[in-house]
Amino acid sequence: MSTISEKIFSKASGKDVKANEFVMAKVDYAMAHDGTSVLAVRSFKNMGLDNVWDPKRIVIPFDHLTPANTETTAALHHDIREWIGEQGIPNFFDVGEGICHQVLPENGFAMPGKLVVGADSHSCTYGAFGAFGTGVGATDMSEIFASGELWFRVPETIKVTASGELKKNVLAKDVTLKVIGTVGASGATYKAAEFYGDTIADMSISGRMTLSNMAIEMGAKAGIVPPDQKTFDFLEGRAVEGYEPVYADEDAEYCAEYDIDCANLEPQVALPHQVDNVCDVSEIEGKKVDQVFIGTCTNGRLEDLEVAAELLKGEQVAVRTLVIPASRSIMLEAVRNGTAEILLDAGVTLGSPGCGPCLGGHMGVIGEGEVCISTANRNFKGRMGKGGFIYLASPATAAASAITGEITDPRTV
Ligand SMILES: CC(C)[C@H](C(=O)O)[C@@H](O)C(=O)O
Ligand code: SF4
Repeated sequence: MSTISEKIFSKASGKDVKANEFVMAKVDYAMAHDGTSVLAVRSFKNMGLDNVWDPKRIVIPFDHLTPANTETTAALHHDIREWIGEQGIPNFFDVGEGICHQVLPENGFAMPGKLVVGADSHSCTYGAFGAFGTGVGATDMSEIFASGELWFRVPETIKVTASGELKKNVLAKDVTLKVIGTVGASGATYKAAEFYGDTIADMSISGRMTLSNMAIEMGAKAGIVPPDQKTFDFLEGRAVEGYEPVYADEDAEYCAEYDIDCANLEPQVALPHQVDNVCDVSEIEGKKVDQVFIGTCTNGRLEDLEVAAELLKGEQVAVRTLVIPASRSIMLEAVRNGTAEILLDAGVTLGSPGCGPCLGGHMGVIGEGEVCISTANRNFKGRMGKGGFIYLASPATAAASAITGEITDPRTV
C-alpha cells in the first residue's frame, strides 16, 4: 500500500520506507544551472574533494542569464565551464541550448521511477515522466556532487483527480492554475502530488510538464503523473538508461484528495502577486497590458508556440510581445514548421532560448507600474522588474491578449 514517492524512495534508499521517514537516498541524476552551479561548485570546492561522485550523472545547462548579460555573468559562466571541463562532466548544455527543465527531459534524463534532483525549485517538472523530481538548494547540491546521496523526509502524498474534456483554447495551463487555486499556495507544503483522471490521461507530454512544473507553486516537493504509453513513446530513443515505471498501489494512503472538474473550466488567470490568486478570465477581461511574454519552462514548448501562432496568424500584436522558446530544438522546429514565421509576421519579438525575463534578469524586464501577461509560473512582486504587475495565463490567453492589448478570453478572438 505505497504511493509512487514511497516506492521511489524505497528503491533509492535500499529499504522499505513510508511517508515521514527520514532516508539517505541515492540520486539518479543531479542538475544545477548557471545560476545555482556557482554556489554549488564553490561549496563543493570548500569540501576539499578533487572529484565529483559520478560526472555522467551530473547535468549542467546554462539558461538563467544567457547569453551573458554582464561582465560579471560572463566571468561566472567562464569559471563554471572550466570546472565542468576539469571534472569531465559530459552533460553540459551551454548558452542557447535551452531551459534546464526542458533540456533534461528532451535529452532523456527524466525517466519513470528515478530520483532526479535539481538545484532549482521547478525541478518538479520531471514528475511529468513519473520521476520523483525535486529542487534543493545549492549547498545541498554540493553534497550530491560529492557523494551522490542526500537526506530526505519521504513526503506524504495528495491525490489530485482532474476529469472532463477541455473546451477549445482551454489548456493544460488552465487546469494547472485551477489546481493551484484550489489547493492553495501552501496547501501541499512538503507533500508530493499524484495526478490522475481522464483530463491528465488526455494531456500531451507538454501539457503534463506544465502541470508538474507548477507543483512547487502549491508547496509540493514533487508533482507526479503516472507514466503511460505517451511517456514511453516520448522516451523511446531518448532515455539515457533503462527504467522501471512505478505506480501507486490501489490502497495507497493519501493525506488529502482533490477532484477538479475540467469539463466546464474557463481559461484561468493568476492575478498579482500570488500564484494561487486565480480567477476565470471573464472576471479580469479588459485589463490593459503593456507586455505579453510567452515562454519559460512552464509554457515555452512547441505546442505552446503553435497555439499562439494559430491565434496570431494574420493579426498584428497591439503591444510588445515576446516569445522565447524553451530550447534550441523547439526553436528549430518552430522555424522549420512555419510557426516562427507566423509569429514574426504578427510583430512578435523572438528571443534566444533560455529563461528570458522570467526572473527579471534581462531580455524583457518590465518597468514601474507596467503590466505583463505571462505564461510563466510565478507572479511574485517585483519578479520581472520592480513595481511591475504579472498576470499568469495560458499561451492562448496570452496570445489573444497580444492582439487586443488587454486581457482577453482566447475563445472570443
Ligand atoms: C534561480 C533559481 C534558483 C530559481 C528557482 O529555484 O526556481 C529560478 O529558476 C526561479 O524560477 O525562481
Ligand atoms: S524559466 Fe523561469 S521558472 Fe523556469 S527555471 Fe527559468 S527562471 Fe525558473
